[in-house]
Amino acid sequence: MTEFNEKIIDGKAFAEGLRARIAVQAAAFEAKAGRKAGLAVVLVGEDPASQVYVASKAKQTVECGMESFEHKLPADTTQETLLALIDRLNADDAVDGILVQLPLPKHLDEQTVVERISPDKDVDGLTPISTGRLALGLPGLVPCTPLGSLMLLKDRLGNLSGKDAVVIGRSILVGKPMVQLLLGENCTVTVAHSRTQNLADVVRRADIVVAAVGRPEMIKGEWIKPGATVIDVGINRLPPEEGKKKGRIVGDVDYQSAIQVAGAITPVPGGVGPMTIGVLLRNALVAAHRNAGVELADGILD
Ligand SMILES: Nc1nc(=O)c2c([nH]1)NC[C@@H]1CN(c3ccc(C(=O)N[C@@H](CCC(=O)O)C(=O)O)cc3)C=[N+]21
Repeated sequence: MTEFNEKIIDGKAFAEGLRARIAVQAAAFEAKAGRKAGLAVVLVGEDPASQVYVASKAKQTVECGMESFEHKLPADTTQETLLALIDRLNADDAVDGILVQLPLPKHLDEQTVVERISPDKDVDGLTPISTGRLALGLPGLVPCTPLGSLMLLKDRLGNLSGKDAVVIGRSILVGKPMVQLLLGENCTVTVAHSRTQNLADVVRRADIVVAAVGRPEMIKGEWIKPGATVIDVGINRLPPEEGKKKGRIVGDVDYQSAIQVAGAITPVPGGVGPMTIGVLLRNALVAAHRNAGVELADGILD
């Protein structure tokens, strides 16, 4: 357990609060629409870590008063079978959101699969329509991890306008949408990645550091501007220590050195991870309202 420290941004607690608000709105939705909001999660293959995440998503979906549809397909599922399932889920009025757990096994074409998801049900915000809407500043479904990270930033810092933000990583799932969200908040945004030169100097300029590189403890405390806010998106499992079965989970930031310098920092676990699932449920409920033509008060789930 992490000790109490005002620098720590408690994503787990924030996500619990978000889920409580979601549960209230999910019950109101059910009363108005005459059905529960529904989220379908598709998992192809038997990756143990993915199975844990999917089980946790399903449990939290039900706890929030929404319906969970789990589809577990064998690792050798064909592209045709997977696309046919997505077509069925697209056509199913009980399903408001569809999440296909990534990465998919190598023989499947991820892009084609994601593009098959109806943009109205794209709770991951990964279809070209959702991505385009985000880039244009239009309303739409936004990827869960970046939106959860932004919620934590706004909760801690209030107005982000004019702040220097560095996003380390340019993935479709996290880095790129994070850039769009921070731009939308009028931050000055720098995108750093594996080819960036003098990464330490780039990071040192930033009031806000979002680390999403997928390399354990890569970002060091000495790189961080004193007082900066650090959002650690990484979830990396280290190799087990002597006599242990499982290795520790660490972020992309060297937490012990970074917390000495930062003004605020998200821990791993207990930071961004729980927010990702919280926002997934939020996106499913937002989609449910749109799909059923039921109104949802602005900002009530932000
Ligand atoms: N289409 C798609 N969308 C995703 O959002 C997606 C995905 N595929 N594939 C896999 C990754 C992984 N992911 C996590 C979500 C929550 C935690 C989480 O809640 N972690 C906890 C517990 C960590 C632990 O102890 O295992 C924490 O950080 O505190 C972790 C990982 C979503 N993903």
